[in-house]
Amino acid sequence: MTAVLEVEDLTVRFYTEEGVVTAVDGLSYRIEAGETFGVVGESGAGKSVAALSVLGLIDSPGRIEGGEVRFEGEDLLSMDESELRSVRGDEVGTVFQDARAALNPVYTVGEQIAETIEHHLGYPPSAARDRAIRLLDRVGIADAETRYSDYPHEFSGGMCQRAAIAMALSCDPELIVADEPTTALDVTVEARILDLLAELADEFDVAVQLVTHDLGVIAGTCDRAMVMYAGEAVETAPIEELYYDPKHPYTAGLMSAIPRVGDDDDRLPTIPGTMPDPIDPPPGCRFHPRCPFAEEACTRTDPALVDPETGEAATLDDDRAAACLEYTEGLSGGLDYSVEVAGGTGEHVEKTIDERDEGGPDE
Ligand SMILES: Nc1ncnc2c1ncn2[C@@H]1O[C@H](COP(=O)(O)OP(=O)(O)OP(=O)(O)O)[C@@H](O)[C@H]1O
Ligand code: NI
Repeated sequence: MTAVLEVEDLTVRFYTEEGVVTAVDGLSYRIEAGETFGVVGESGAGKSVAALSVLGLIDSPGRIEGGEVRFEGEDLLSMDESELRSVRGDEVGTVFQDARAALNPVYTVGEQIAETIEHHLGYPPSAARDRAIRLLDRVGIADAETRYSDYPHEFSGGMCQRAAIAMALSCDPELIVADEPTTALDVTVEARILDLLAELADEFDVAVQLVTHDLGVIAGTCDRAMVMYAGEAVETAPIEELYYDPKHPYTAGLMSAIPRVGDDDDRLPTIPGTMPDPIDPPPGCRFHPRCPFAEEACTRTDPALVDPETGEAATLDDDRAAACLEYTEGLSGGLDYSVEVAGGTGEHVEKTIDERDEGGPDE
């Protein structure tokens, strides 16, 4: 396995009138070639700022103040704007929440995709047109040849998002950064677009950094995921492990916000409290004011990201890491939460950390 993206110790701050906002604080993660990597956390966690850093799109008053972002081994942070632009167009595709806004209203959808293909892959116009039509067809636009000549306003929200995915794929990138790509869509369309994204990532062998505030979204789509809180990674894990065996109380809290089979569309209440002020975060563990297991030590020590089995500092290569004192100093009360996961049949599987320590239930 080779990493297509390595982010190491990234720190991004915004110099605002109210004060210095530390949006991303010492963030490290890697994405393997071809894998779908979820980045999840509540609003303000720093997910979008991390994604924009990868794209070289942090503007004033923001500054990348430390760390490295290596794309296929090359440090993006030392590239000039024109080098960055070519990486962005040729090797990294993007899909944002508002796909219609990302499309130019005065050109047809097909022309825009064909233009990108001409520009970045050097195809002659007719071949670019053919490739654009094939892509539109592949992302599920019915009658793609006719639809090629539609303007963005003639496309529905879901179709715009499909077109955006076609655009992102048009140059055969190594990585697609998708920031809340389905948040604006209704639930049924969302599910279809996520399936499509997963399918295409596989077919085109492209890695995806999928940013979402919704743990339910990554569950069916991602290979691994990172949970962010207040600018930091609090947990990284292969998706099944994250889902069935969360190591960080914040992840466990997010879990209880996933709607279950049989629920109404309304999301269950999330974790009480709110994300701390990024200008003046609490001392110690940033999650401690909201954490039901917080102890005195948590107000003093900011827990490092460690391998939860060994307590050793996590490296970029580790698939499993969590930042909670439980795994180093040990909390006297431990982490005693239970996670309920809706099974395929609608049954609820309940487990606790204690059960897991005894070998875990069969799932
Ligand atoms: N241009 C900016 N100027 C000042 N502060 C900013 C700017 N962009 C982001 N921030 C701050 O950085 C922090 C992280 O923001 P970010 O947009 O990355 O959060 P997010 O996890 O993507 O949340 P959401 O789910 O709402 O999109 C927030 O506190 C936000 O207010
Ligand atoms: Ni965001």
